[in-house]
Amino acid sequence: MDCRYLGDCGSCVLTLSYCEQKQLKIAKIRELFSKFWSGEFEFFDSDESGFRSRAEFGIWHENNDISYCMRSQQNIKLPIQSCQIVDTKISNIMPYLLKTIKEDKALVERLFGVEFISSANSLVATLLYHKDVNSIKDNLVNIQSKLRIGLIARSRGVKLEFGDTKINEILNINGREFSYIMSDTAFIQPNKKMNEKMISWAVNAVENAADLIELYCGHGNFTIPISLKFQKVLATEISKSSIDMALKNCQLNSVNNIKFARLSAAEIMSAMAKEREFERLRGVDLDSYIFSHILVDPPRAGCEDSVLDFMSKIDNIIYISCNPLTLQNNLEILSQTHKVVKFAIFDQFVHTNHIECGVVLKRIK
Ligand SMILES: C[S@@+](CC[C@H](N)C(=O)[O-])C[C@H]1O[C@@H](n2cnc3c(N)ncnc32)[C@H](O)[C@@H]1O
Repeated sequence: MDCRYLGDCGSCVLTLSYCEQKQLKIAKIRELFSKFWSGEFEFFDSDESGFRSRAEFGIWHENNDISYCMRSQQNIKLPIQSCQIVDTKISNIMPYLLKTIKEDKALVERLFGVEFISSANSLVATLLYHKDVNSIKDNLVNIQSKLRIGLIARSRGVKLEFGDTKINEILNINGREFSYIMSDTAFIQPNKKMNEKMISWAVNAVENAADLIELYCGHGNFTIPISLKFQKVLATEISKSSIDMALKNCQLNSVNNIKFARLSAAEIMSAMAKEREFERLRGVDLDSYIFSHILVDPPRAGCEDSVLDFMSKIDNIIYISCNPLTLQNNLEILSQTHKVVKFAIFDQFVHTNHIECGVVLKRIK
């Protein structure tokens, strides 16, 4: 990638060629996980540019002018004119959005950030303000009519929406299309093509399926396609907006063997251990499930002890991780009962040191 900010920008820090980045990442993972896996790593390549379908930028104010900005590697503000890792929809709208904002002083004042989310059928921009956005409501109506994209404006405790702000995505999983709607405030995988590869990989890893339990399920990103392999699925997640979307996504895809419940990982573990009952699990007979598989895709902190203890009793584990260090810690525990049978590296975050992994484990004790 020949981006002029590469190496300065705090987002893209790796200046190596793609082939060198790939070798570096495989070497890092091989070293960290040599105790658990000596086989080949499946490496899933990403596009080198235009791969991000969500992005956040700061706004730099100088001499009555504004530009987008990022944090530099030295943690100072770096004004930027363009970004090469965002997808075409976002890179096309970026200059036009800024130009249109600049035509209205009220829209410029106290604007401190812009977020973009693009998907198959939509593009939504969120303007972040250090002033009550109700005071510029008419200005926002006006700019939305020019931009013709979904526009959200936020300030402390206030959210205003203009135009169509629904985020509709279509993912191709092993040749079949799945439709999703997603919330702008909840977790969304940032690299669409890599997301399709991860889900397809997880679906293909399922053998001898009965029922599935999934924790940290988000809006059903993995849940909906993988549910076709199982008789019944129980999927939980802490975020209310994600669970609301997950329920809609079941309907959108005519899937009816999944029970979604808004529960933290600790809560579903205490429900499974019969320590607590939850109104949010009303109508769900936990004893009716025969879990052959567990799927987890936790936040960077990895899985907590109660989850690891539960996982150790399930025959098949599919673990998607965005943090190799917590994955390594968790495998220290899980390797007492399970062995790794597949290990994949998904290059979600090209030009960065972040590495996403997928591990399949089978119970040996
Ligand atoms: C890496 S994201 C994965 C989401 C989903 N699998 C996907 O692919 O879109 C992690 C998810 O865990 C959820 N989460 C964070 N802490 C949690 C907790 N303690 N219990 C349950 N879910 C949690 C977040 O809301 C987020 O949706």
